[in-house]
Amino acid sequence: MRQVQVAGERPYEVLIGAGAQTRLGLVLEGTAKAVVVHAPPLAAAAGAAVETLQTAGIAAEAIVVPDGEAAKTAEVAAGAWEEFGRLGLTRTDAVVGLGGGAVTDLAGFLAATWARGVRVVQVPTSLLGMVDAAVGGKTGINTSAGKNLVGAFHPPAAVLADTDALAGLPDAEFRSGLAEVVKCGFIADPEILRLLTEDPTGRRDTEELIARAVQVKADAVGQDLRDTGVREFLNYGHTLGHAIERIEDFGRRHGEAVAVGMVFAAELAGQAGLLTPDEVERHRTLIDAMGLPVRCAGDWAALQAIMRVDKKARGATLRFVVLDGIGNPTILTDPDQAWLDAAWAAVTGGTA
Ligand SMILES: NC(=O)c1ccc[n+]([C@@H]2O[C@H](COP(=O)([O-])OP(=O)(O)OC[C@H]3O[C@@H](n4cnc5c(N)ncnc54)[C@H](O)[C@@H]3O)[C@@H](O)[C@H]2O)c1
Ligand SMILES: O=C(O)C(=O)C[C@@H](O)[C@H](O)[C@H](O)COP(=O)(O)O
Ligand SMILES: [Zn+2]
Repeated sequence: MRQVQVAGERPYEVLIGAGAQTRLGLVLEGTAKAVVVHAPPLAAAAGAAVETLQTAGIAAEAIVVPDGEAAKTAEVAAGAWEEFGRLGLTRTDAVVGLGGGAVTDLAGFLAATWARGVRVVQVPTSLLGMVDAAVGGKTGINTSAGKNLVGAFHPPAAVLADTDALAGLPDAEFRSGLAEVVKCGFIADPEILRLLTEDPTGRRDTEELIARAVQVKADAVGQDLRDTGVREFLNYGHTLGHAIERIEDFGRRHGEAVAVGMVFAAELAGQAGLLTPDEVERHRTLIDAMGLPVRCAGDWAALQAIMRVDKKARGATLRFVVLDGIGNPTILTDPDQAWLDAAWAAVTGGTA
């Protein structure tokens, strides 16, 4: 079992490996009650989690929420709060978020808000959840104005990334998770880029890639939980990515939107003279080889309007995470309109 320590006010561990979920009883030892939040496809794993907790003497119940992005709504949160009340969940009890990133984002948000904060243990079951969503304490739901616009910083008490869960994960979801892995490679860890270049499926080195991506995330959130400095670099590819998700009504996988967003950000950095044409091309070639999208279509004016309410924006000023060389992220503020248009042309298939 690999372990990554996340620093902060209350440091915690991310356990990565086969069977990690069975540590649930141990990490919540002494807790009176726990509620396992999950979506229908993960009912069997949630049942096993409830059993593990009960064996450890913890009164555990499961509550079911809709699958995928449909879980991240105010209505679903309100329904879950009602359930917590019915179950008599108190401040010394705990929430367990078991599922993909959508469920762990929701479960974290429920834990942050219930009784003004109860512990959450995250049990991510998708690759994306393991390498990103379950780690770092960003929790939240979507609104009609945009992605993750309502939320709280609420770090988990522990993260159990049980790689056995990946056996049931559809290939397209695995690839979506790989987008966040390659993001970590581009912003901080060239070894990730090397491993993915050798095996773009990510299947040969899965555990190594998870541990490396979690380490990149832990390094950033350990220094900057509240996203005012280095943590912003984890948003590489997300400014356009989130706008695409929003404009497509959250119908596209998060990692797929981020993949196009990274190619866009690379093109933008190319326009700004921060990346060489080869480095821009390296993004496109690797992301494409991984089976992720490098192009998209859409209403450019509408996408730009959405990007202006991105959480990184300040006033009406657009801010993008870009690379000043591979592995060296920086913020590009208020880029020239001509650069934005050229980068957009490059991802829509036109020539920049
Ligand atoms: N909080 C953060 O820091 C952070 C970071 C990255 C992404 N996110 C959020 O995470 C969400 C995306 O997460 P995701 O990609 O996991 O999507 P998801 O949660 O929608 O899961 C994708 C699908 O895979 C299924 N699934 C999950 N695990 C499975 C398994 N082991 N076997 C079979 N099916 C399984 C789910 O039920 C769902 O249908 C987005 O809402 C994104 O905004 C948050
Ligand atoms: O943890 C972070 O910080 C990230 O930016 C990681 C992203 O991969 C993730 O999608 C996050 O939810 C985006 O945060 P947001 O603040 O832009 O909603
Ligand atoms: Zn993301």
